[in-house]
Amino acid sequence: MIIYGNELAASFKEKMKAEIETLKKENKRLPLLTVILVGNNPASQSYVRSKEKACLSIGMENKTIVLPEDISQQELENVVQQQNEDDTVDGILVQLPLPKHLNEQAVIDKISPLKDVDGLHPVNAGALLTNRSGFIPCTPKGVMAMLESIGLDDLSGMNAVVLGRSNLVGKPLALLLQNKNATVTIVHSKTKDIKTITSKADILVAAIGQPKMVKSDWVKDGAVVIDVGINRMENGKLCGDVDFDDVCDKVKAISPVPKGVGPMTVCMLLENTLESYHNKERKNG
Ligand SMILES: Nc1nc(=O)c2c([nH]1)NC[C@@H]1CN(c3ccc(C(=O)N[C@@H](CCC(=O)O)C(=O)O)cc3)C=[N+]21
Repeated sequence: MIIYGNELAASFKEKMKAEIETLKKENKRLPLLTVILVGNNPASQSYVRSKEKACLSIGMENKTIVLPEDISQQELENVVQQQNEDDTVDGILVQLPLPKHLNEQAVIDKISPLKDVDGLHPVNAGALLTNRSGFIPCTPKGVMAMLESIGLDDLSGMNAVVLGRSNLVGKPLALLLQNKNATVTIVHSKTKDIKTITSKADILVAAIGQPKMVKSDWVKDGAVVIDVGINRMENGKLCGDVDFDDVCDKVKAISPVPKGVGPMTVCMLLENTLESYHNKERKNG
């Protein structure tokens, strides 16, 4: 079975679209996502455009703030602060990576945790760690939704292996899988004999950034494989961290690249922004 994230994302978006249409009919304020893009990295520009398109497709308001490559740390933090203080803004996303002279973590720390729809602020990371409510990073949240979509909700007794330990994906995903009762192992670039570990995985999530690294002898028969990798090959095409053609006959389910996790990431960004909107509206009564 192939888990198409683009199709799942489309069904999530239909629901959100209907919800926003209701808000419109009731003349309510609409949810608004601000995306901050620094410089002119073509890949970042293309990601930002896909986020704008996604907002538009469900009727969510969106605003992209494009800033010069050579902006200072202070100026960028000031822009973030303005968005924090703007009551019409529900979500703030600072497109990563930032130019090298800027301190990424310091910028993220400036985003109000209540508007941090990327789930990267330490308050949200800590909330996930300690089972409190907060924003869950979009890619891990998308992966969990994909597992749920094939009936994997309670993961009791299952071995889950996460390839990669980034703050953005590997670490939060390991926590989310544990919360669903999976037995979780994280493997990374310094792990010895990775293959022995991955071949015991009932659920294998690859988020390591190495094109086609996962081959069929890494994978258990009947495993579920989710491919978070987005690698651009020399011919311009995208490929994942999993060698799809090599692995696909051996597995119960696998997500492709493209049309897999990527579209779910954008979809969960919309979901988090809508959640932020509802939190805010509730508070303002
Ligand atoms: N603050 C921040 N938050 C992010 O969530 C974030 C970021 N910075 N920086 C860059 C990465 C990357 N990312 C992707 C989102 C969608 C697709 C996506 O939809 N991909 C399509 C294909 C797109 C294509 O063909 O180029 C797919 O996989 O089918 C990919 C990658 C979000 N990121």
